Amino acid sequence: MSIQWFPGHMAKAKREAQEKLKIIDVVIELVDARIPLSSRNPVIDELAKNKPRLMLLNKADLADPKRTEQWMSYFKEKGFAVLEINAQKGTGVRKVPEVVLDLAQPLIEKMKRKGMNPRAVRALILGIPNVGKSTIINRLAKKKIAKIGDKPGVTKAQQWIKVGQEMELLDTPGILWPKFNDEAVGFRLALTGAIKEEIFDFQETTVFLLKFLKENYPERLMERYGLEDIPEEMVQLYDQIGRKRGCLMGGGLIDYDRVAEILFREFRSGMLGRISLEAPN
Ligand SMILES: Nc1nc2c(ncn2[C@@H]2O[C@H](COP(=O)(O)OP(=O)(O)OP(=O)(O)O)[C@@H](O)[C@H]2O)c(=O)[nH]1
Repeated sequence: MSIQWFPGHMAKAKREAQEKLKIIDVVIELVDARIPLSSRNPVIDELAKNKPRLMLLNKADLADPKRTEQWMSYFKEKGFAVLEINAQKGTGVRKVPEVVLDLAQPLIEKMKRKGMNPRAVRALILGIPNVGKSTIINRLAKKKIAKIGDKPGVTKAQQWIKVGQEMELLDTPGILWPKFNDEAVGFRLALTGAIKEEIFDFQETTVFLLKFLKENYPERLMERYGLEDIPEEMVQLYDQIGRKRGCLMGGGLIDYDRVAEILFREFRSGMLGRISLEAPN
């Protein structure tokens, strides 16, 4: 996803999601379990109001299990059905159709009362770029659905994917833009790969990460970089990691760019363990 989000794109995305939602019974929202709020777009609350909703905390394999549990309770209290999943491996995905059908039960009952033959329940996946929408659609479809990019002038008919006997899923997800209202949100989106590298300041993002790890997961830093303690000053922490990893320039000076690259890469690839960058409240 290389789109840069300008007001025009946002309005278009909202309109498209709105259009899709007209024919939808249950809304499935996909967020990144490491940053469930930063990877949501609040516009969805307005778009999907009055519809039963399932919240999927995806990439749960990368998130801190303790935090994920807290987030599950958080969203349940807000009236969502919630599942934690790993769309890549398929963990938890089996439960999705079950929960969707449960959520649609009142609708099915209503159809029956009206003497109608209940049709399949229609669901749509909605989320910001890179949260795993295509991955889960392919999982639920049990085959690879080709990605259809934007092709001007080509209108694609709505395609439904059958998921079991009683559920149908729209084959293209609804894409919403990430939030840009707060610097910390931007850092979290950058660290988890939701926004393109070119549009964030690499050094600032890494400082944010290191500060966060220092406060929330100091033992992971100590373990990964062989530190005996965590120094008070950030610059000393950079120095210690740099020295341990041999990131030196001439004259024994620490190469901070290399330290930042190591931290960023090792966080992204899960080498620092399962880490959530956000906690409820
Ligand atoms: N570790 C992990 N990676 C995942 C999971 N789900 C998806 N991914 C990876 O996340 C990346 C993005 O997945 P996509 O399915 O392309 O995401 P998308 O939301 O369709 O992205 P856009 O097309 O940009 O809107 C891919 O590299 C996936 O392999 C998961 O549960 N765990």
